[in-house]
Amino acid sequence: MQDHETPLLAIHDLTREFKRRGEAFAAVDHVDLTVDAGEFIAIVGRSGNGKSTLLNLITGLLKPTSGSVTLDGRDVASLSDREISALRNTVIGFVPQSHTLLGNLTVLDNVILPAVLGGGGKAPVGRDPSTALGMTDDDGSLVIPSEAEESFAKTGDGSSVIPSEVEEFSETQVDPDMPDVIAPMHAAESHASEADPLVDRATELLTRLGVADLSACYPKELSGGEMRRVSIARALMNDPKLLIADEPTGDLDAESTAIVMHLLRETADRGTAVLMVTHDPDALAYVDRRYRMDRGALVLERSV
Ligand SMILES: Nc1ncnc2c1ncn2[C@@H]1O[C@H](COP(=O)(O)OP(=O)(O)OP(=O)(O)O)[C@@H](O)[C@H]1O
Repeated sequence: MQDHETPLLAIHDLTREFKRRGEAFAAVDHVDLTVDAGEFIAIVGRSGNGKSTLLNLITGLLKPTSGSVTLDGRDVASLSDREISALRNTVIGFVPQSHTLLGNLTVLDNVILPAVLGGGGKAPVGRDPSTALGMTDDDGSLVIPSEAEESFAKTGDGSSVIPSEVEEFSETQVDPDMPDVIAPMHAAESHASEADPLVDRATELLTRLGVADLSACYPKELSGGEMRRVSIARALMNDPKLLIADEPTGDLDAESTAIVMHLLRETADRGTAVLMVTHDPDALAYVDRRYRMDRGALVLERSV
């Protein structure tokens, strides 16, 4: 879709207004930004200055008041819900600020899920997580629950921008007292005689993030930092063109922060554009450009 002339992400004169006590204000105010393949960009800024709103506009969860977002050659605001879901599962990898792993799937199956849904491969025999969760439409096509959709299911107007069938898989709606819909499997048993590329890829990502030993665990058994690292593995599973990470080191110690940041840098060096919102000074050492979001305006602070 993208040619050599066109940036992967092109944001032009983008504005999104909300109303506060009847008065309109611009949470994102005439923002311009272009990001090419392989660039690693950080956005910093105080709370309430429009960072999440900007990410929601890029991923199509919010519609702009004016201006445009072009991602991989497509005008995001003009896409249907289904097309946006497909874009989010194939072109974008998203690491949300909140935890959105699916509680009824093991760590390994959470990481594999986007690849199964995105058509990137065939699930190992007996362990297709999408089938187990019934994630198909009436017409048999796949319903795609991306992290972004689970994290930001509502628009600023309070209206839903995602198909209702997707929302029912939000982690917040998983009842912890319900029996698991997938029976727990021991790692050794589930991987025996499997030489599946999806399992291999998921395991490699989990290994690089230092959490492969947790593959057979369920999200409720993990710490916040462990869940964060599994979310990063899941976001990278489909080898996205654009990785968006909202505070990816938010609850990590210094050692885990370095592991995650090395992986994100390496991901950019391999050609994926990485867009990260962060408050973490340690994370900034790894990026190519740093912007500050200040009352909705995006200002370039530092370029390497
Ligand atoms: N749905 C909404 N309706 C009205 N105002 C909103 C809505 N969403 C965000 N805002 C307002 O827009 C502004 C920007 O919010 P946003 O969440 O984008 O900030 P942020 O920089 O991501 O903050 P944080 O770092 O705390 O996540 C804030 O003043 C917020 O109150």
